[in-house]
Amino acid sequence: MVLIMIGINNLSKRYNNNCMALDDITCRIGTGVFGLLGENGAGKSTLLKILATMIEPTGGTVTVNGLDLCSEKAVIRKQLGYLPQEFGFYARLTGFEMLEYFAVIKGIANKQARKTQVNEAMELVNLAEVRNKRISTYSFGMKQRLGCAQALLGKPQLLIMDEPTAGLDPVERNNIRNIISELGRKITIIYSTHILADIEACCSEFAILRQGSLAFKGKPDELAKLATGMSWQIKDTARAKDGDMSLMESARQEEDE
Ligand SMILES: Nc1ncnc2c1ncn2[C@@H]1O[C@H](COP(=O)(O)OP(=O)(O)OP(=O)(O)O)[C@@H](O)[C@H]1O
Repeated sequence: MVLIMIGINNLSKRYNNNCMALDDITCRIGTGVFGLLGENGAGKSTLLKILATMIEPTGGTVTVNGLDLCSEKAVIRKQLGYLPQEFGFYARLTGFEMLEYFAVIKGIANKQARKTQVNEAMELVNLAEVRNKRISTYSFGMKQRLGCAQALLGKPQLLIMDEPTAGLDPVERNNIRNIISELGRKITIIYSTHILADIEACCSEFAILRQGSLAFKGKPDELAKLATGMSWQIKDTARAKDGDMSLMESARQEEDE
């Protein structure tokens, strides 16, 4: 495993509409699986887009193994795989054809190398059997796994995934968690979720973002210790089973009333 060390220093992002999506975030992220937890609008996607070099911060710096993210984009991109929150496919292509197309875009010029990498990626996300079926026949969960496979092309050392389990049923969510845990033995993964159980299942460490600020960073059991002696009343028990963070807001509001 190649060691990855990400340094985030006083990072801020203010969008053109004046929305302060990230406000003075400082933290270190090391090798392993790192989770980013937070309610809708907390700033998770913004942070991941910055780490994936898709957008630039308005303040602060990020380094990856000592290299500045903004000035060394090209070098850092070579080590990066990114699964955005919204991901488009050509439904008429087969899974294999779609990934081959992405492999070309990623600059894997050699045809045999492309084929090998696409097959390996499809194997890893358990889509090998349907590699020659059109994407229009894939379920939502299978498309999400295809998105993961796309992010693995080019053999990245750092994989950034934005809500890879969003909208999935429990079986598919489990599939993605298994893929993340398995990959996390070999490469560094940073992924966002608003589901606490995702964090417990896969992450060695995680951070909670709240309204653009860092509310917590540590290991899952450290958060559990912090919560000892506190109680929450959550009415939507179906969603609560998985620790959906969006419920915390309503619980807090109820306490405030
Ligand atoms: N392109 C943009 N222009 C203006 N404001 C934006 C833009 N993208 C995001 N925001 C705002 O920045 C804040 C953080 O959004 P972000 O998408 O990073 O949160 P998130 O935690 O990923 O939310 P979700 O879980 O809903 O995806 C929100 O208030 C959002 O409305």
